[in-house]
Amino acid sequence: MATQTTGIEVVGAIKAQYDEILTPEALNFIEELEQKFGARRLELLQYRQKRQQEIDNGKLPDFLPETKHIRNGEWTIAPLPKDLQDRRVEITGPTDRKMVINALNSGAKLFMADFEDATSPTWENAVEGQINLRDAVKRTIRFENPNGKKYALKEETAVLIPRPRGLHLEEKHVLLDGKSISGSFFDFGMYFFHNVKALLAKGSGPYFYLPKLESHLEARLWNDVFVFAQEKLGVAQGTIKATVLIETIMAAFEMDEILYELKEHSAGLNCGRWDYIFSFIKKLRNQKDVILPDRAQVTMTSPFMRSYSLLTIQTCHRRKAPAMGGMAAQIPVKNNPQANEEAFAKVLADKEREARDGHDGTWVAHPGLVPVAMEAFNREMPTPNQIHTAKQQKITITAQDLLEIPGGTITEAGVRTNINVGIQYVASWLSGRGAAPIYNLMEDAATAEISRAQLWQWIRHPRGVLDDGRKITIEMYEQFKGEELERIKQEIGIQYFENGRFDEAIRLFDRLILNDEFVDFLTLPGYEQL
Ligand SMILES: CC(=O)SCCNC(=O)CCNC(=O)[C@H](O)C(C)(C)COP(=O)(O)OP(=O)(O)OC[C@H]1O[C@@H](n2cnc3c(N)ncnc32)[C@H](O)[C@@H]1OP(=O)(O)O
Ligand SMILES: O=CC(=O)O
Ligand SMILES: [Mg+2]
Repeated sequence: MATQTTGIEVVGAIKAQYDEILTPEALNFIEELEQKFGARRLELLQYRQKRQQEIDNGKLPDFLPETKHIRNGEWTIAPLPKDLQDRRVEITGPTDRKMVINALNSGAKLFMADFEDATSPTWENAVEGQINLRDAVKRTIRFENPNGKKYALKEETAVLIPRPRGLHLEEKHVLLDGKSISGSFFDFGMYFFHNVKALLAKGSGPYFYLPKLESHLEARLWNDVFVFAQEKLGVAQGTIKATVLIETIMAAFEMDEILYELKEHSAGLNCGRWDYIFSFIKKLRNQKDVILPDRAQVTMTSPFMRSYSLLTIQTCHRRKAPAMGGMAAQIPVKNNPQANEEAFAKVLADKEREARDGHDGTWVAHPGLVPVAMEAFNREMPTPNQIHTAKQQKITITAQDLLEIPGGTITEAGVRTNINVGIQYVASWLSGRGAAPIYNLMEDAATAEISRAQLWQWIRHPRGVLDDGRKITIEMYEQFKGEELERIKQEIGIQYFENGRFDEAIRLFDRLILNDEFVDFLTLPGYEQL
């Protein structure tokens, strides 16, 4: 049944407890957000297209001349609240009820509760995620699994920091004047509306991660949303604190400006490495000399990735802001101690490098990896953070450094992995699971974007050639796809395959790869099928 309030209409199913989130007051708040800021969101999405056209016409991303005074000026962000000063290990994960409890109990300092890369934005996930987070804030959250195992919060839990959907995503189950509203405003608005008072009462605050920003103008939009939301709910200005993910190549050139726009509301920046690689491929896909090797060969030690990480540290610390590291994709490997040891060693090395470089904390994808990251940061970072150290203040990172193309090869195995993992991930996403363990790696929307963007580009780029000299073509894609699907069937079993929305996943994946027009985000056509 649809719930009707003035102007705003819920067309999604109303299941148990949904009315506790979709209250008339909360919906009115969302309606105001959409009315005030919806048009600007759409304009900013248009501006992304304009900048893509400019790149295609040869104007490569660069530091903006018109904001030089911000980069050269001396200013800092507002002081950080106490519970955001030591962020050495943050766990991330979807807003699934059991996982919320596990993440909060994991021993990590913070929990990034994800409505973005790790969540398939079904209506159920969008609303039940809000129920789960509300219960987590109230500390009433409980869960019992089918075997009778009971879950509840420990005395000491991680600080909560939800990540709303990116500005490109809409929530089609809530309409304003018959049109879908912004998924970002729904996720942010509902969490803020229902929890701000309880968070402040317990000495924490409304903290957010902001994903996939492409310019400081988008940061300005978020800042204006925060100012409005705080005023509306009678909360002191500057209470909201947001950490912006630098996960697009465009945003890497506007780090100072993004911190500046959010100055009173900033809690620093984070290196969203997977989307960053995706964005690099997407934005530069039509450049004749830009092509990346196999996904596995693009790492944080590739020169362009290292430059981006070091520039993030330098920029943040100059502005007294935290510079968070990113996600190593390895997760614990079951029933194979040697592979498990190797995975842990890779995560440890990644976290040690981040801590030594000067990052103030990092992300892990799994509770089993919290002690690994903790060990690295405890050893390398004896203080709560490294904001006041001079690490990286003397380096100079240029536009050329950020745009340097890494060497390496494209292999048949790399092409096959992109097809195999990409299709398996899309099938998982369509089934409502936005993060999945595939071949012992964490896969989410960002990693899947890399897989399909590489395939699209390799097929069309003159240098999309395997290390053995074969050109990557649609015919090759079709052949490998058939073979990889057989392999998947063998591995997961025919029954799971048939129940797994694989047919739809293949159709969607084909659309992403075979259409000459590059689809901006796989989640856009994907959402039509949810
Ligand atoms: C590019 C980016 O944006 S990175 C950030 C977005 N991505 C993510 O957040 C991914 C987070 N990670 C995950 O979702 C999961 O770890 C997965 C899907 C990769 C693997 O999950 P599983 O297959 O369930 O792992 P596994 O079986 O080893 O889990 C063991 C236990 O740990 C729990 N667990 C695993 N990962 C997490 C997590 N991130 N948060 C909370 N609990 C977790 C499981 O729920 C399970 O709990 P149980 O024993 O009580 O049943
Ligand atoms: O959101 C994180 C990323 O790596 O992408
Ligand atoms: Mg991301």
